[in-house]
Amino acid sequence: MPMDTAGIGKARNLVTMNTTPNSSPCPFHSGNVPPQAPLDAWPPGPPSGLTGWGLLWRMARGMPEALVAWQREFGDVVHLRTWPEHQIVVADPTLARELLVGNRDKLTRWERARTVFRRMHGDSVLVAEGEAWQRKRMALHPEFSRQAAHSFVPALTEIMDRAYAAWPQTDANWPIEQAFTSLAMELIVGMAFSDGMERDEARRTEQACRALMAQADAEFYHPWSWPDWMPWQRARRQAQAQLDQLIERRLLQRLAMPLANRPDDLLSRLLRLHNDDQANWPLSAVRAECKTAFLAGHETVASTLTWWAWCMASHPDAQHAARAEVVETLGDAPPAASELPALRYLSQTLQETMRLYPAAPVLISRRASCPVTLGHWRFPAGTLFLVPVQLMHHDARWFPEPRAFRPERFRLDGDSKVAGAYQPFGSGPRVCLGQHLAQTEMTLAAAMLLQRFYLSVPDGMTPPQAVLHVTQRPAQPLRLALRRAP
Ligand code: HEM
Repeated sequence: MPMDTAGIGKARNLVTMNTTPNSSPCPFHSGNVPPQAPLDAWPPGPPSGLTGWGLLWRMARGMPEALVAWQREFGDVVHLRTWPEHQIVVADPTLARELLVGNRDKLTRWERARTVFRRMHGDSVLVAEGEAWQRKRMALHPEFSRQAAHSFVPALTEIMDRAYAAWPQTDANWPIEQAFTSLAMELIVGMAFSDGMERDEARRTEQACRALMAQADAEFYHPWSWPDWMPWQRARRQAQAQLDQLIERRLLQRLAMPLANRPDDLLSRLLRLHNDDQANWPLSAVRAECKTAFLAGHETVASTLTWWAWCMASHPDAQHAARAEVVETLGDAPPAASELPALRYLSQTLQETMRLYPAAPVLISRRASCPVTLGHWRFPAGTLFLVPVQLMHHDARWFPEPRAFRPERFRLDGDSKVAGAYQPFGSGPRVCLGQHLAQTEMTLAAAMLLQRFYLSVPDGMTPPQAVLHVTQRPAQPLRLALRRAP
């Protein structure tokens, strides 16, 4: 179930107050604050003791729960003093947008996240900064546009058709999470390499992606990373090697192929960048983007589809309405790209799933490279910001009855209107590069599933708990009852 944010309405409006009665004096940065800022005034926050490392420990044990508790006690802008850092949690939608969009040029990614991600991905667009990031992002933009994503529709529907054909007629306890994890892997392999994968290799790669994500999640809260050669880093080394080999083998095969014979997939598009501009796109950059596509694009899609299946199974009326729309729009034919916009209610079920279970609930963090003004607060250069997307998604002020699954809130006349309150893909210049790809994949997978199957909750099953490893997944592998549509 989503985190319990009921009751957070109590601690409110600290952001709009003119005084800062709970502001904490800062022993680390006094004198370092810009002139107009209330000197030594920080937003309220939990007591930090001598170092504040106890707060880090609390975050490492359960980040979402800690953030909910602090918001309840201190409001929408919370100061966490964890020596030598000042961290500001921004859970007010307007200020979150002001931060990520309005102050875009004053922010960089949190360098600890960059270090951890760089180790897994290499120097991809996810970890690059400044001009290097701008160059990569601009070059990659056309390859990740909505149009480019739609060009994959025929290949994706073929993969899904094959995958669903192998699902059983009926199963009272079908391992749907595993099935969607494998499907998401086939989809990303298909889009990246126009290729399939042996079942064993697919399983090993899925496990490698998850192991690397879990490792990354643990490392975020440590001030250092153990070097790879340490004996206890073996699992990490093996997971990394699995992913590296997968990409290297396909890269070498593709390089040996004449240009004219190369399929039009992500790898060929990245190699075109390499051919056109080898200085900025060496092969190491191509490898890094492939890794990012896998690591950012597999786990997020797999977990969202898993939660969507749970929402559909546990809300038969919504499932019925979504299927009726799919059948009316598509019959039993595979969806074409041009038909996707007509699947409005189905898209709303996916949007509502991402509201309740955002794949990256607390991933968005930024470092101020110069002073930043947010509302009436002024923060010095060096301040670290965290935008807890899930907290905003579960807030009754922006989403009435926040724990209810109500896809219709995303209708044009629905009730989710506060800019910045809904951002499963982030916002501002570093908004998810793969969002069109993800939306296309997920809409197709959902539509094609509803054409073929009914989902329901197995007898006696209790709602799954979410656990966080960068993305969030059910604590126990999700199984649902499955029945093939007549
Ligand atoms: C349900 C699916 C997905 C979700 C919820 C999601 C979410 C996010 C979020 C929240 C960010 C922004 C992080 C920040 O602002 O710091 C992000 C960035 C990114 N995502 Fe996704 N993502 C998804 C799928 C994908 C896919 C399929 C790909 C590529 C194949 C992808 C590639 C990226 C990349 C490259 C970035 C970094 C962009 C940059 O820094 O310029 N994502 N994603």
